[in-house]
Amino acid sequence: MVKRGDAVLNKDLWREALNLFAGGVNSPVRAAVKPQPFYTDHAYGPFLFTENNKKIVDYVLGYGPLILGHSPQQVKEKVIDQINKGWLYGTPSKVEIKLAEKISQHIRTVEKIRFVNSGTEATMNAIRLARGYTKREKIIKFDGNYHGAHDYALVDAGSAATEFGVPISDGIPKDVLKTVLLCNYNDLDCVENFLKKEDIAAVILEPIMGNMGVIPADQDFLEGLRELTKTYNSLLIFDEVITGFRVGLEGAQGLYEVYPDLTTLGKIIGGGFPIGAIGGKKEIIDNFTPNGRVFNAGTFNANPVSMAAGLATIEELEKGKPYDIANAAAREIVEELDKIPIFHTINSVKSMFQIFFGIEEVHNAKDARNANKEKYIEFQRKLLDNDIFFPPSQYETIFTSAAHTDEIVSLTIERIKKIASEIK
Ligand SMILES: Cc1ncc(COP(=O)(O)O)c(C=O)c1O
Ligand SMILES: N[C@H](C=O)CCC(=O)O
Repeated sequence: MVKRGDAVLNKDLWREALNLFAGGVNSPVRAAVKPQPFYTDHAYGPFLFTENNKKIVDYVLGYGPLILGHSPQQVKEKVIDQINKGWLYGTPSKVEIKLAEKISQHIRTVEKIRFVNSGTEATMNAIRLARGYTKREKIIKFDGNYHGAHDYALVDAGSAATEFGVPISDGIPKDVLKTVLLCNYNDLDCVENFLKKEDIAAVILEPIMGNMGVIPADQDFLEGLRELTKTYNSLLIFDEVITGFRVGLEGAQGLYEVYPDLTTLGKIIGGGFPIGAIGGKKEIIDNFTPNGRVFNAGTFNANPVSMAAGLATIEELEKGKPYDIANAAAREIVEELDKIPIFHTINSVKSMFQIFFGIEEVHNAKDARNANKEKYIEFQRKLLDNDIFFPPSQYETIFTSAAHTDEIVSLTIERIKKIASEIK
C-alpha cells in the first residue's frame, strides 16, 4: 500500500485527544488499537485513508454497519438528496414509513416498529417494553452477549466491556443487577431453571454472538429458547443489532427459522448513520407511548438522514450481489486461514468471522476467554503494520463487505500468509 507523509500528525492528535477524552477516545474499543489509534481522514470502498496518508484495507467497517463498504454511491446520493430537503423535522416523514415497511417486509416478526438512535437504546427500550407488557421484572441474558451500554445490559457483557476488564460496570445500582440473571450461551438447562423459579419478563440474546468474537448459537438452543419462553409466558428478544440484514435479509432469525417476539436492530438499517429499532408483534409494540404506558421518546428518533441511508442500503442488499461478494470474501479468507495450522479455531457465519488461537472449539464466552488473545493481538498488529485492519480486540467480529472484491481478498490472503510465518 502507498505510504506517504509522517507519523507525527497522528501522535499530535492522540496527545490532544488524551487531554480531551477519557482514555483518548469516545468509545473504548477504539483505544485498543496500539500503540495508539490511527486517525482516519476519509474512507472509500474497502479503504480507510489515514491522516498520515496510509491506505488501509478495513475489516472493521464501523463495527458492522458498512456492509456495502465505505461511502457507497447509491447511499451517498440518497443521503445528499435528503440533506437537500432538510435533516430534522420534528414531525413524521415519508421515509420512516418506507424504511419500516421495508424492514417488516423482510423480517416477518416485525409487524410494528419504533425507531431510536442506537443499538443501546433499542435493547434498553426492548427490555422496558418486555417488562411493561408482561408486568414482570427479571430478564435472562447470556455471558459475553453485548447489548449496548445501559444498566440492564452491562452484566458479564462482551465487546469492550470484556476487553477492558469491566464486564459489570461500576455505577449500576445493586437492585438493578438483581433483576438480570445470567446463563452460559448454548446452555438451555440454566435458562429452564430460572424460568421455572422466577418471574422472567424476557430472555434476551444475540442469536449469533458477535461480541466475544463470532460464536453461533446451536440450532437446538434457539429452538429450545423459543419453546421454553412460550411455556413460561416470557418474551424472547433477539438482539440482531449486528446480524440484522448482515447474515441475510431476514437476519439470524431467518437463517435459523426461529422467530422471537421482539427484535432489536441497529447498524446496517441506518446505512452507517446512527440508528436503532425495536420491532415485534403489534400487540407488544403498541404498548409504547403514546399508545401505551411504556415510555419512549427521542428528538432524533427516525431522523430522516438515517432513514434514507438505511432504505438505500437495504435496496442495494435486495439485489443479492452485495451479499454474494461479502460472503465470498469471508469464505475465501476463512478457507485460507483454515489451511494454516497456527489459526486453531475460526468461527464464521456469512460475512462475519473471528480467529481464536490455542483452543480447539469456541462454543461460549468462557471458551473465548480461554483463547490466546495475546496471540490474536500480535497477529492483528502485524497485519495493521501491513495496512490491513482487523478488529483490535479478540472480542469483536471481523466483517467483510461488498467492496471486498477478489483483488482485495487476494491481497489480504497474501499478507496473512506472510505474517503467519512470523508468528511462533
Ligand atoms: C448485539 C449488539 N447489541 C447492541 C449494541 C449496541 O449498539 P450501539 O453501539 O449502536 O449502541 C451492539 C454494538 O454496539 C451490538 O453488537
Ligand atoms: N462491539 C461493539 C458493537 O458491536 C463495538 C462498537 C463500539 O463499542 O464502539
